[in-house]
Amino acid sequence: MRPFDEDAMSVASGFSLAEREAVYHAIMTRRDVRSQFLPEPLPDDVVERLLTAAHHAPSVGFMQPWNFILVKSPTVRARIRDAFAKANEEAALMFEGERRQAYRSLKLEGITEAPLGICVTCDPTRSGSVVLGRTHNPRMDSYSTVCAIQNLWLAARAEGVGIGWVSIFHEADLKTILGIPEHIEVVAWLCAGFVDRLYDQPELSVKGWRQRLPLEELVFHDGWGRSER
Ligand SMILES: Cc1cc2c(cc1C)N(C[C@H](O)[C@H](O)[C@H](O)COP(=O)(O)O)c1[nH]c(=O)[nH]c(=O)c1N2
Repeated sequence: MRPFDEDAMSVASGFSLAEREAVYHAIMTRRDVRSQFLPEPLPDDVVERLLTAAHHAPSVGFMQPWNFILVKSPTVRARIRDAFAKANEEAALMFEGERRQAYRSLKLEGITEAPLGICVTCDPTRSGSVVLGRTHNPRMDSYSTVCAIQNLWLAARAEGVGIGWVSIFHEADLKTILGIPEHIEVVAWLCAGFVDRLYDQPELSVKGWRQRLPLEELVFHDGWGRSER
């Protein structure tokens, strides 16, 4: 018996410099988009490539727990926008004083402006009750779904498609509007549409809400809190 099935394993051939740069370029310039969406619909082939990128994400036990509900209907998106507005008002009241004012000044969604909404869900029952790799942490299926979202987000960057993740909802409202079964988890509402410009830095950073932390403060060596190498 051969040690590897050579038909099933391709050789790691390496990336050219330009390909390597392209990967980092997508990562560094990806943005969360709220207000720069162009109204034209996304062509089906573009959407299919984004979903294929998502579907090639890693997943615990290869369970692929995700589903993607594509929402073009303006009526449905208006209902989603109403659900956001309700939750966003509750969120504003959780901040005090000037911070509340600042919060209210932020635009935190583009649900009706973006021509496509993608509700990404996670089905914890997708491959039975005992899942390889999820046996001691049930959240691994949600984490896998987030990996799919990040794949989609990076592929979208390369396609000139902006993505905005909106999470200011009561999950129950989204489930009611979209008819999602009780046992399915809603992981994300993504606003998707072409963009012709993007912020250079996170919009929250540009607007003074919060700045990127220095990486060196986040890296420990050989144990929590140890900054010495
Ligand atoms: C899980 C999760 C949930 C949300 C977000 C992101 C993620 C990962 N983000 C986007 C977030 O604000 C943004 O990623 C950061 O501010 C960094 O900016 P860039 O993504 O680098 O542009 C986000 N943005 C927003 O305007 N409304 C929202 O409800 C959310 N929710």
